[in-house]
Amino acid sequence: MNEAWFSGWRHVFKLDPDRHISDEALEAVCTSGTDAIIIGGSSGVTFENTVDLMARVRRYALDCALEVSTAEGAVPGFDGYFVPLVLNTGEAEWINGRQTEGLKEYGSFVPWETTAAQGYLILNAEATAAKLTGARTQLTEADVVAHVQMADRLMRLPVVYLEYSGRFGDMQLVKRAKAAAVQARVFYGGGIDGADKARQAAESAHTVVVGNAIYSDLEAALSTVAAVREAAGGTIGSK
Ligand SMILES: CC(C)=CCC/C(C)=C/CC/C(C)=C/CC/C(C)=C/CC/C(C)=C/CC/C(C)=C/CC/C(C)=C/COP(=O)(O)OP(=O)(O)O
Ligand SMILES: O=P(O)(O)OC[C@@H](O)CO
Ligand SMILES: [Mg+2]
Repeated sequence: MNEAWFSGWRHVFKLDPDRHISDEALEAVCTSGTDAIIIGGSSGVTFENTVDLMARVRRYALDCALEVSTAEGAVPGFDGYFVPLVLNTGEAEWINGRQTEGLKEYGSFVPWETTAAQGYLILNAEATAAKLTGARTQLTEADVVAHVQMADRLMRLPVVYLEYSGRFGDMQLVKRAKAAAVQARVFYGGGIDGADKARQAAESAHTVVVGNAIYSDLEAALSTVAAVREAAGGTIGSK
């Protein structure tokens, strides 16, 4: 299989178009040594706030991808696009409903070579995304492994995303998910508020995503870049 455009990413910062970030903080984030910026959020995402944030990140020389969470926020000009599908919901709207509606509108414009589906497993019941999508967050290890097999082996999704947004997750479960994935890259995000949790996450997943800490404690957020690098032994993109 060809290497995906995001296969070298070990550390990523996720910026929310619906939240304010100063120019100074944005510069620190974009020059931190992180592999990429993902722009995305589960609420309040519009065309205007997405374009605005993209233009500001574009001043810096690093990959910037959009995680498309609303059709309205589908903005051209990103280096790559992720389209989330929520695997652990019973509501088809979040598995393939909104996505196919979006494709009816924008399908002819999608840059397919740099667009990837993400199989989300949302595991924090308190996360906005869990409430929005009716995610079934109480999953056993067997449930998680079966969802990963479904996404990775049957659906051949290139990304499985273990999402604990707002809370640090169960790293044993994340390790099990990574062990079960054969071709998909396992992203982990949630509650990383400094170097120690970043290192644990880097030892458990392929790609570590840091979001809220950017807004609550920038210095701590920046410290996660080196922690992930060190845990990865300085390597980039190893499966
Ligand atoms: C014009 C052009 C070039 C288009 C290309 C873009 C493209 C590839 C379009 C595809 C077609 C399209 C428009 C599809 C629509 C996609 C869509 C609406 C999908 C639904 C996605 C989805 C399941 C959303 C639910 C929420 C979710 C899982 C969001 C993912 C991101 C996330 C969890 C962020 C964390 O949110 P946050 O707000 O930080 O949460 P906390 O409060 O917990 O911190
Ligand atoms: O905001 P946090 O909790 O760091 O989570 C990161 C990311 O997984 C959110 O989609
Ligand atoms: Mg958030």
